[in-house]
Amino acid sequence: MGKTVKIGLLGCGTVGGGVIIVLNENRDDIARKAGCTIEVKTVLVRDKANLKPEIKKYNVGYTDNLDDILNDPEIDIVVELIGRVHPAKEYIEAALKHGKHVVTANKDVLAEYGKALFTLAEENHVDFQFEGAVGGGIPIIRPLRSCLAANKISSIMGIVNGTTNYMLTRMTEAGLSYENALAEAQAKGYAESDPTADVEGIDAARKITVLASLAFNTALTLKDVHIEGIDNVDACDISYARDLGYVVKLLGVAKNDPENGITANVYPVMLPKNHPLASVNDVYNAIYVNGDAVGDAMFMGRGAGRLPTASAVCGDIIDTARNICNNCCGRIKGNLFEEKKMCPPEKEMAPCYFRLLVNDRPGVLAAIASTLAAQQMSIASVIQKNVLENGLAELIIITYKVSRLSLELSMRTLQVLPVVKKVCSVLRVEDPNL
Ligand SMILES: NC(=O)C1=CN([C@@H]2O[C@H](COP(=O)(O)OP(=O)(O)OC[C@H]3O[C@@H](n4cnc5c(N)ncnc54)[C@H](OP(=O)(O)O)[C@@H]3O)[C@@H](O)[C@H]2O)C=CC1
Ligand SMILES: N[C@@H](CC=O)C(=O)O
Repeated sequence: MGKTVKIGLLGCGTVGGGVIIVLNENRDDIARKAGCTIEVKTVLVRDKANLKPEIKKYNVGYTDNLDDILNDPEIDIVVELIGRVHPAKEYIEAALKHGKHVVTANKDVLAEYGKALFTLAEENHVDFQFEGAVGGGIPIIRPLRSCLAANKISSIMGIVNGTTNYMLTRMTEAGLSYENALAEAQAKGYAESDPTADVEGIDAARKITVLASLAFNTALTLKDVHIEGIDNVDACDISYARDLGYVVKLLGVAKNDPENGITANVYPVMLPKNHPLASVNDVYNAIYVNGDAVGDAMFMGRGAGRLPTASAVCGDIIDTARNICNNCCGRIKGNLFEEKKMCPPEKEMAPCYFRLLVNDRPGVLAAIASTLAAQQMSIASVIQKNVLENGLAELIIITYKVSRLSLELSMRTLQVLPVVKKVCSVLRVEDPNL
């Protein structure tokens, strides 16, 4: 095998460590597939004392100075796995400007600066790849860029955060509390270094930003995504959903309606039990794409974790190494993105589930129904759940499709309606029968 492609790796945590393991353990196989040997030459770390014993055994060089990587002419590819926006964005820019190909799994940077970085890579005639940024080990970026590129894509929707899917599964199946479920996800290496990004839906929003930009050929940013996390989902919503034939999942949903424009949302959704996404559990992610030629296609696999994510990152490294050996490239042109047209909130429709704590006395339902009717919200079903000792009761209401604007306005009114003591939760319902 003639050429050796050398890597400068930034960060040696969960995923960085996984890349070292996979490239070393599968070295011969990878070399045969890539057509060259691939070697991690230098790893940027803050403190070598933090390295895990399972990584220390591999023969790689370490530095705490980025310039040792940028100025090393032997290093062809910089793999950024330090996470968060800063200084990762500046490190990626510096690598591109030094003529290094870049591979990253950093959706935080991509969701804010993706378009600018594609342009910078193009100007410097280098590759910029990011398969690991969405869906962990699931191939989804390359399918959108290549295999499905002939389609007009109308929607892309899925479970794109492994931590929250793991938590919801453990809360549903083992009755774990929210806090214990999060602690388990962190111990397994699924959560972000700041796990609020996972539970507040921000990580999923970053991923849906990246997916929707590629799918709809327009540069969305995080500000274009309406975000709700699972932090307000109570164990009783999960249990009521089950009684009603639904499961609760945190979904990223992006739609491109030629007339009304693009909608991009992350929120907990009640899915009918027979929906294909309803049985995607644990750390698994799944992404559903609808294209005018392909119809529906679903991509599923482990959405987080050391080796699954390293699998995607190493796939990018191999692809880039092949491009280097064949003197070609796999760049996205930043200037090909069309101007975006976002859908206004009064045109964005979905059925909803409400759980309200109300006074248990006659006339309450009529007051609530007239509040909803004032916003053109039509009730599909109502169930009174728990009658509590203090004269209060829980009311579950499921509506037909309502606009996001009507939902927001009716929430404001319900919150000050004397008979409503608390609006406990509001979830979207993805049910074709409503
Ligand atoms: N974990 C997962 O399942 C997935 C992660 N990703 C993405 O992959 C990236 C890496 O995630 P992950 O491995 O989980 O994160 P970790 O926190 O486990 O690892 C990050 C590593 O980078 C190091 N680091 C941070 N800042 C610097 C710096 N300025 N200079 C040198 N080293 C630095 C940290 O060192 P220190 O030990 O000193 O803090 C740490 O070892 C993130 O962008 C994440 O979003 C994508 C898909 C899945
Ligand atoms: N924290 C993320 C890691 C992968 O992107 C997740 O849980 O999905």
